[in-house]
Amino acid sequence: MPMNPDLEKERQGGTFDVEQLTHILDGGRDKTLKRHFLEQEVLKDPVFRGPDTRFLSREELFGELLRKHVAVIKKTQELSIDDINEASTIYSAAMNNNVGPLTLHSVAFVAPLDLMADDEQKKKWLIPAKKYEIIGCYAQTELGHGSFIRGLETRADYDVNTQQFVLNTPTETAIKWWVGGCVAVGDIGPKFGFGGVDNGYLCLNNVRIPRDNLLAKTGKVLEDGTYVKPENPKVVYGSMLGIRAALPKVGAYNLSKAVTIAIRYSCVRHQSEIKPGCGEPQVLDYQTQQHKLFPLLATAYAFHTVGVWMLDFHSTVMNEINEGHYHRLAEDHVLAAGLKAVINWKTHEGIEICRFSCGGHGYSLASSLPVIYVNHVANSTAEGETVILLLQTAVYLMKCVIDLEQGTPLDPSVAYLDQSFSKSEQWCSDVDMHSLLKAIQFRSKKFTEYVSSFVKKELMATGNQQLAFNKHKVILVECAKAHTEAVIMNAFVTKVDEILQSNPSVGKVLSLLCQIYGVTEILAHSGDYIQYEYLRKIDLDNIQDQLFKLYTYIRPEAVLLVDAFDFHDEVLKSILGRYDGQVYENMFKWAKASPFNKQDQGTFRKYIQQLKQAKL
Ligand SMILES: CCCCC/C=C/C(=O)SCCNC(=O)CCNC(=O)[C@H](O)C(C)(C)COP(=O)(O)OP(=O)(O)OC[C@H]1O[C@@H](n2cnc3c(N)ncnc32)[C@H](O)[C@@H]1OP(=O)(O)O
Ligand SMILES: Cc1cc2nc3c(=O)[nH]c(=O)nc-3n(C[C@H](O)[C@H](O)[C@H](O)COP(=O)(O)OP(=O)(O)OC[C@H]3O[C@@H](n4cnc5c(N)ncnc54)[C@H](O)[C@@H]3O)c2cc1C
Repeated sequence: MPMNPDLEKERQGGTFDVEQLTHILDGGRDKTLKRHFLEQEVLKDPVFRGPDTRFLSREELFGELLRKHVAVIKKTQELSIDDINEASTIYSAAMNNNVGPLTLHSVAFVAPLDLMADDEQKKKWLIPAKKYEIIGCYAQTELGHGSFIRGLETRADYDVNTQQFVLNTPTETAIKWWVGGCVAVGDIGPKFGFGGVDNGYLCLNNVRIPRDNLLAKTGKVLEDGTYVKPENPKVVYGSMLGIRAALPKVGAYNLSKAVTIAIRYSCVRHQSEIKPGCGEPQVLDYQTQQHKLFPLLATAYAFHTVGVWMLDFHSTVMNEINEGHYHRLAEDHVLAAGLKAVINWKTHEGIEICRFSCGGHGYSLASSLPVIYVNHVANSTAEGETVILLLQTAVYLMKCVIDLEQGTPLDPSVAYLDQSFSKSEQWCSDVDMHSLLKAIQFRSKKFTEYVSSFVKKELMATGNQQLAFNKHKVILVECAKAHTEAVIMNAFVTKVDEILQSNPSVGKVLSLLCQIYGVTEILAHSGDYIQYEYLRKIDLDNIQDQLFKLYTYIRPEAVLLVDAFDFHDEVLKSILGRYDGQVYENMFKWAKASPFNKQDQGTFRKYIQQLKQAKL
């Protein structure tokens, strides 16, 4: 199909090599080539062809996705793929923006086995689980409790005579609920999204399991029932850490898809007039459309950068723990908690903004933006609700203040809290990304000190830490967000600095995005900078002007920057986001193919007939 002339023109501009940026995003040219190979392995294989999942009922969707997910597993085994990113490539190429029914098995059943099973148990369960010879799920949440793990009611009573645990969900609120991939007792019913996952309920009534089913690499129960605590009790929470550490990159992936769709469509869509008689401009030429999308484009790159960094950091810490060193578990936990919470929340807001930016067609499943949204938004609740996780990060920051007072060294990701920040010199109109980073770190430091002063005062008054925290939860959450933004901006600036050395033209365009991210973040909290006397009104006015100027620099690069995400049309599955920009013709073709247009109109006639008989 010929290229839409608008997109063709957009691709003649630009100041950097798109392919080189794709290689950087993939982690190198070889990884891009391998990703292309794996995508083609899926896209050319007829087993992965099937009905357009956007037209399917819940039951049909589950069946089709289970069929495809099994085919994904077979393809992954056939190609002997064990790299998580390569396995994800095969999965994403097949799933058309859906979540597969067996996702929980790999992310929430295999991972804890890997982390907490001893060698014997690994042989017995981990090896067959990795081969899908046994299928598992993660049944922690109950009808009455999800966030508050210590409030869970399920019982596991040890029967010393039979060396068994007797499992019971003694109350209705103890019924296991939301259990993904729980094909046993029952499905919890239709949901907002996640149609491909059978989140189930599980009632336990004197279910007996052998003593050695308790994963025993960390804690264990001896024959006489004595519980031997793990060296570090917090490692028991480790099974939730793996998914949380991976979710920032998942957020980046989903936001990159949404931004690709919205920016390509905004170049194809002409609407209204700027100068009468001069034709309708591309909607991306409106400053308001740029103000919606360019900060999100910058955010997608920022989230990708910090998502890759978080996964590397987490795998380093897990290797240290496997060797018995727990000293970085706390930092890993709070980084994963803060980044998972902030990134997934801002991502679902961003996907919605992308949908709105596409007008009516964004509301059609033809855009796939609704599908990407309803499946992504679960990530702000699942695997740790946003506020719950931010409070974890906030409590850690309060401890950092005490550590600072006591002269205890801080973890590297919070070292800036010990830095002194001079007030900004007059910020002229092109503030660089390093100055923006300093400002964001300054705000986080001041906010942490401010919140800590309130908590300390409360603690003095009540002597109860939980009460003190509970009285200031709103500002504790804001404090955790401010710190997480400092972590994100630091990762983005560090990566862009590195790329400026290796590939100046790519680095330059990314530094513009980094400035857009930093300026947007500062303007979103401008009151704090005035209150802390770090910036003046003139500085904020200057960076507001800078932001609009940055949009003019990014405008000619925008399509190339989303092309660099390199989503194959079949992976993006969006008519608005097609690489060739041939939207209207394919929208009409897609609509005509809808089964709704095929069903006979007997229903319509049957009821409308009644109206006619009613002699209106
Ligand atoms: C692709 C998407 C798939 C989606 C599939 C979804 C699956 C699920 O949703 S599975 C269920 C997920 N559920 C949760 O995430 C529950 C969230 N709640 C909790 O994690 C806990 O209730 C809590 C952490 C919020 C509270 O724990 P609690 O023991 O009641 O009290 P503390 O806050 O004092 O924590 C004790 C201690 O442990 C440290 N810690 C907490 N979590 C972790 C962790 N994951 N890793 C390491 N360390 C952890 C915490 O920092 C405290 O340390 P100290 O302050 O040093 O005592
Ligand atoms: C798509 C999806 C898939 C899931 N898959 C699984 C799975 O496979 N296995 C599994 O075990 N679970 C699963 N879950 C459950 C999920 O882990 C829980 O829903 C999540 O942990 C939130 O807990 P909750 O539902 O009890 O929310 P609640 O904690 O009841 O949250 C309700 C409100 O209370 C607030 N709140 C609660 N406690 C506090 C506090 N201490 N301070 C301040 N505010 C508070 C929250 O911020 C929130 O606004 C899934 C959930 C979803 C949506």
